[in-house]
Amino acid sequence: MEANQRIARISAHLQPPNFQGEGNSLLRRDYCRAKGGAPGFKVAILGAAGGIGQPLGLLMKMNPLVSVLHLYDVVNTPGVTADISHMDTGAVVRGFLGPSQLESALTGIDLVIIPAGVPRKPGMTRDDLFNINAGIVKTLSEGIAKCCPNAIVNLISNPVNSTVAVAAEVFKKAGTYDPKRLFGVTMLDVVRANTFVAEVLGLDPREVDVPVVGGHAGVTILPLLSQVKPPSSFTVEEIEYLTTRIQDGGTEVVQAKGGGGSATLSMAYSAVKFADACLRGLRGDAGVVECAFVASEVTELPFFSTKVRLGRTGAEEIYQLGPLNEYERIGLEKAKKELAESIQKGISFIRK
Ligand SMILES: NC(=O)C1=CN([C@@H]2O[C@H](COP(=O)(O)OP(=O)(O)OC[C@H]3O[C@@H](n4cnc5c(N)ncnc54)[C@H](O)[C@@H]3O)[C@@H](O)[C@H]2O)C=CC1
Ligand SMILES: O=C([O-])CC(=O)C(=O)O
Repeated sequence: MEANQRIARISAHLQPPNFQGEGNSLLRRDYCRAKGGAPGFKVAILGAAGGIGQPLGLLMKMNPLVSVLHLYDVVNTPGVTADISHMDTGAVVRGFLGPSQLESALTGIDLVIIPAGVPRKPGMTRDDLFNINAGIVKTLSEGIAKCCPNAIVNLISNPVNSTVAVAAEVFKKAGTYDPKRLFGVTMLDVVRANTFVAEVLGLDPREVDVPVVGGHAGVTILPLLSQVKPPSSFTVEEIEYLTTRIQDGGTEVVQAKGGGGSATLSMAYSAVKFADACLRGLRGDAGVVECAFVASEVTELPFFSTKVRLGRTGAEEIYQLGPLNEYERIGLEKAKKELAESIQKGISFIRK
């Protein structure tokens, strides 16, 4: 390369990024790099400048399965994008700011991760976020239906028990709904359950697997301690302590942050764990199984979280609950009652 070409290339880096990119030779070149060589998937994060979005962007930029990473938000994406794009990992990063750039952010994307929306403050329930977040999820889902209808969607925005139904109804209206591709992310409940159970058992959390079924709020979060691996038995007190702590894990963080928001770092970790599983499934890896809130016939409810096998087409197999003990059967009935109302609230928001 001639010296003047090299300098032109470097100065292109120093210019403020062009977030639409069409007139920017640097971004065109980046796209060529991504298209021409690096195998991998194109991932968009919607809400990328937020408490979850930023560490999530950081971790997805480190994921070798990602070739292109689109960071969309209604604020602050220029700074976040400039910052993350300096990491010397393979994924090409592009930023998109505001509703006029949503379609560009979504075009050609394989996996959309949505942590957009307001978080809780102490004293609030996740359902208190519904009015604001359902509207945000509706708008973003409309964009997905238009620009990347075949993408896998990982929905983080609360209340997940309702927002998944909102997204499903938007996709149905648009004629693009594929129930195998829409996931409410409940991975943080599993991550917490593994951690808290490992503490009680005196094990490394990486050796522990706790299925957590139901939904993602209070009593709808149902850890199946009778199915913990490695097989373990718990006293009645331990079961009470663990179930309550797992169900209230989100509130524990909200209170500890004292008005500064809810879980962001453990959530970004969990979101990446789940997104990576989706990408491995898309790649065709065998035996990728995680818990997620999906369209399901495991109960009479239209959506329910259980273990799901992830594959090239999304949720390829939804596992049954397995044998439950009496404590879990009672918990399941409580979970289903609250879940039914939350799901209906999401459906009604679009059908009204
Ligand atoms: N599923 C789960 O396990 C968890 C879910 N959450 C939920 O994730 C959501 C985000 O939490 P945080 O990142 O802490 O909040 P945050 O307020 O720090 O970030 C949210 C981001 O969303 C952006 N945003 C707002 N409207 C948008 C729109 N229309 N399009 C794109 N971006 C938009 C904001 O500008 C902000 O940057 C909350 O609803 C929270 O309750 C949080 C933790 C765990
Ligand atoms: O509790 C909240 O509001 C955020 C959340 O969903 C969690 O941390 O599990």
